[in-house]
Amino acid sequence: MSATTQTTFTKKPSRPGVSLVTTPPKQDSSFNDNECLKAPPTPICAVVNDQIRLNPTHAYPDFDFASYVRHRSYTLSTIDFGRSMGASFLDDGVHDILAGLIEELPDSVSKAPSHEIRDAREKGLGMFATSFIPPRGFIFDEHPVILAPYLLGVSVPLAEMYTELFESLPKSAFAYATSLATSHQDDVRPKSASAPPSLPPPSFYEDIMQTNSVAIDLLVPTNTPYHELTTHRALFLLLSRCNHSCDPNAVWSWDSSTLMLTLTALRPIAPGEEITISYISLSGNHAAQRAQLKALCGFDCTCEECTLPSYVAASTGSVYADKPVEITRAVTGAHCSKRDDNTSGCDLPTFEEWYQDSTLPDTILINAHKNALYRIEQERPASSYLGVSGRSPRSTPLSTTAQLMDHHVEAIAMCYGALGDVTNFRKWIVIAKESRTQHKDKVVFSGWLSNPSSFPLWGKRCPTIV
Ligand SMILES: C[S@@+](CC[C@H](N)C(=O)[O-])C[C@H]1O[C@@H](n2cnc3c(N)ncnc32)[C@H](O)[C@@H]1O
Repeated sequence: MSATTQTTFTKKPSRPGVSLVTTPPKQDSSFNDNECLKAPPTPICAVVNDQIRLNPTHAYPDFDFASYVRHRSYTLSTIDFGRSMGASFLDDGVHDILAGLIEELPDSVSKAPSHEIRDAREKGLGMFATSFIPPRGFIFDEHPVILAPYLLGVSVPLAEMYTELFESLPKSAFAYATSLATSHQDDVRPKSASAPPSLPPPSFYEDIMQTNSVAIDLLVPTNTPYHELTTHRALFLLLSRCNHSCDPNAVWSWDSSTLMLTLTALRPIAPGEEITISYISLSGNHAAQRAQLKALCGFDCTCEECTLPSYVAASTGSVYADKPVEITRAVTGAHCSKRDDNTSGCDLPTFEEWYQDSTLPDTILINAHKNALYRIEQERPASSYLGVSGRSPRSTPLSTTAQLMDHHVEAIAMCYGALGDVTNFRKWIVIAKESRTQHKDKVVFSGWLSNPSSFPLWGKRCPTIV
């Protein structure tokens, strides 16, 4: 393996401010250490060879890790994209291609943001829409702040490489990158029987990368005997604030010729709605997906889909109907309403009283109606369980039950509408719409779904006085 070198990628002089500058690693860096010349231990080679050869995304069926490591030579660089800065640690061949690419990059301008970063409760921070985003609408685009190989020769310690990379970022990018979420896990790297028993815990910078980076492809010369993998790791500052959802409303794409990631809407996103992506492939069953998220990303998903009460999941025909009934915990112990058949015994305000009275808790009616739904669901014989929309027209008790459920579902949707809670309003309107049989009713509900603020009582509820 040859030593690492340092350069700067520089865009053509006619376009000042966009460049790739290679920087020398620190004096005490181990990149040029004699260790670098050592071949990786055979068991490690065997594991890595299997992982790369058998993974079709790498398209490298004759990959040989020992030769790969021996033939690597990396360059550490800072990248000035003009509107943002980054740092890269790349195989020399890839680095050279990138240098050429960056010279030719068209000038890109930042567009007015349609989003903000704010608290997303138990998920930490999240990204929220600040204006309406149509389906397939542009949300943002950005260049990476860190670019690194997907697979590094064992001779270059990951922790050292990431330290070099992060610490070569300009101050503002460094400050933002180091404020990103970490998962504080001991080790989320995939384990295998033949892997060394205990890998050291990830460094702070590695943790940031493990928690936030995504896999992207770079243009790699594949006509060399021990060429670099096309897949690389990239860190993006905006994308890193997007939380996962099992029913995401946005998706990112990567353009290796412009080195730009773009986030677009999968469906209409209303102002105030959280912008979410999926961290994994959503083709499997929900339990398997949750397990995969836990194994790969280290968290228990608390997205809207994963916290839906079971009757909601059943009524939407969602793949998440396999969730255990205990998720209805959210509605147990809630208040009930004397105005509803199934909610006698408690003194609750009407909807009109509630939305005009700021001294009442925001959730008082929502909880009451959810509680009522929960009790109806519990009281129905198991054999009659048909879900909210799957009722039998010939059975009087069932259809009465269904009407009651519709009433509660619509009341919950109205409350969320009055609170201006886009995500929950949509969730409950979807269910309410399903049980309406009249076409004209469905049209009205569809209108509210695509533009929640057209709901007549949208945001009418006065804020609670605490
Ligand atoms: C890429 S970051 C997303 C932004 C992050 N919430 C923040 O505060 O910067 C990934 C981390 O966010 C949290 N997270 C993202 N989606 C989540 C979800 N659906 N349920 C629970 N936690 C989630 C997890 O802690 C995860 O490790």
